[in-house]
Amino acid sequence: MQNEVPKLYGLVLAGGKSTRMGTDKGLLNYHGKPQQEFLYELLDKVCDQAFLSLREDQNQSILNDFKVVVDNNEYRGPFNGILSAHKMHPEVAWLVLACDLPLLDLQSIKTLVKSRNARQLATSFATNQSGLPEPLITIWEPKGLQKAIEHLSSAESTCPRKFLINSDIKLVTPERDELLYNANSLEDYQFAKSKIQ
Ligand SMILES: Nc1nc2c(ncn2[C@@H]2O[C@H](COP(=O)(O)OP(=O)(O)OP(=O)(O)O)[C@@H](O)[C@H]2O)c(=O)[nH]1
Repeated sequence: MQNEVPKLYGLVLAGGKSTRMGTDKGLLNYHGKPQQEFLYELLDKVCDQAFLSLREDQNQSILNDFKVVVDNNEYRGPFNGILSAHKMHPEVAWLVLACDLPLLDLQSIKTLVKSRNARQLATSFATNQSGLPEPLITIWEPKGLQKAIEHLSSAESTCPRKFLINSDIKLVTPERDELLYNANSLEDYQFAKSKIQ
């Protein structure tokens, strides 16, 4: 049906290189388990289905425990994972999370889902401080991903934030900016650990 709101699937992006961290960011333990697993379980609670997004050469031993989307390498960086998922299920919206968000909690994810506006291209968290969309804490509607594909065919930049900044999206601010904290380095990891009881 034309006006039906697309189903919502969850995607934890864990196929990056973690160069700055020096060790696989998705496997870091903040809450008693690998962070990619922790976030997958949160998404599984609020989405119709959840998936882990991985490179072909990665973590094959966990494939039995999780639904996985393997990168098809048509694109680079985060869009590689996001658009591989879109290709598998082009009819659904994807709630995309990076695996390096140690302070994100279930309540924040529920807030994003409640705020969703499926008539726009995406619903994205943005910190109070920057006001800029966080593309890897975003619900991407199917038409938003289709537009991203069109954009990538001609754009020089493959940066998802640049695409969202120029698009019709809904921005949602978190209760506290810290909830969206992104841990890329060992120093960031230690800071995040110090915030978690
Ligand atoms: N599936 C998939 N995920 C990716 C890819 N590139 C980055 N990501 C994920 O996107 C999120 C943000 O990645 P970045 O921190 O920008 O890049 P990174 O490669 O993980 O880390 P650096 O090497 O330190 O830049 C992380 O959750 C990554 O795992 C990719 O090619 N495929």
